Amino acid sequence: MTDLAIAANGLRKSYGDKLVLDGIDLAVPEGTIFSLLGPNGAGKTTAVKILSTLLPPDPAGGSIRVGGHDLLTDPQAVRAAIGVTGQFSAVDGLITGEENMLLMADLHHLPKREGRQVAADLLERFGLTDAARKPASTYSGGMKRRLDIAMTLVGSPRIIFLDEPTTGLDPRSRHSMWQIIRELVAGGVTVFLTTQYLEEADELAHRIAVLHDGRIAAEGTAEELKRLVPGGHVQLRFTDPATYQGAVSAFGTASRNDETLTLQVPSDGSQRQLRAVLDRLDSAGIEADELTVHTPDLDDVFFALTGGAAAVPAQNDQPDRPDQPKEAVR
Ligand SMILES: Nc1ncnc2c1ncn2[C@@H]1O[C@H](COP(=O)(O)OP(=O)(O)OP(=O)(O)O)[C@@H](O)[C@H]1O
Repeated sequence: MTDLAIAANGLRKSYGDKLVLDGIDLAVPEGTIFSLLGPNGAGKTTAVKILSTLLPPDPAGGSIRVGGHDLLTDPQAVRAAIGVTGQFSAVDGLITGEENMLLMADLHHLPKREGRQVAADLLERFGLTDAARKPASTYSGGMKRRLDIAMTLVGSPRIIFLDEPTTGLDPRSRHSMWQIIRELVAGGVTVFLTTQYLEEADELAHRIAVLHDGRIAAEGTAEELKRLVPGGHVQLRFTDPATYQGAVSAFGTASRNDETLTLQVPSDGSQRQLRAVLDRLDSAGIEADELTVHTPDLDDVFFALTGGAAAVPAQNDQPDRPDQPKEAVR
């Protein structure tokens, strides 16, 4: 079995009589990106705070291991293995980027010379060398986030918690953050990512868990999650009306558009179902002019799982999303 960077069983947390996490299980293999998705207030930040030792779980909860260490009996060892960048940045705007880095080096008790070297290397890696001597308050949002992550890396953490790292960033800065996250993982770091952007989880995460009503409503790869909701289909387009009519006869149950000469055959996007469509075309001696596979996107999954909660904006906000009746999965 792959070693787990994070293993939680029955993680519970209440604030007073408000139950936020109702015994969730998490298993994050080393060197992977795990994304926790959920609407506002679902408990994502609470989970990050608990896993990073900033908040105690409820005593009745199960075992939690982070970086191979027991969170309750060995929180110091957990802290030594992790880095956290939250929604509220650790960057001090009154001092320069370089001074922020050197402060972190001091906190990690690095010898002066090594601290300066590590700071310079990380500032370089995150494209902040030119701005290093300027007060961090003059940095753009993207530069501050990069500095924040660079500061987290001073301690060489093996596991990094990124709580909504791209919220409020413009598309270019968001893409540059994605690149940074990919490079971290390529270097063996494990990333626990919370995000409001479904596209972000889709882009980055090896596995995604959707948090809803205190529980994990579904977990899997982006592709596995997309297969949980209806809406996938293979679209066949024709230019010749006679061929189109032949296809209509061959695919009795497909929905049809006689004007555009297209057929939509329900499909989960799997290889097996795609082959069945191709086999049926072949045996009817029909060749489509265009064949495209449409799988539901993570938005569909999210809305299905969280009962249509409109709290999570997609990357390109979709305020006019039509109400689509969707089945809850679990
Ligand atoms: N210290 C606290 N005391 C009482 N309730 C709290 C506290 N912190 C969080 N909560 C509540 O717990 C729930 C989960 O909050 P949390 O911040 O973990 O959600 P989230 O999924 O991170 O939300 P967001 O996407 O808005 O950041 C919310 O209803 C919140 O109001």
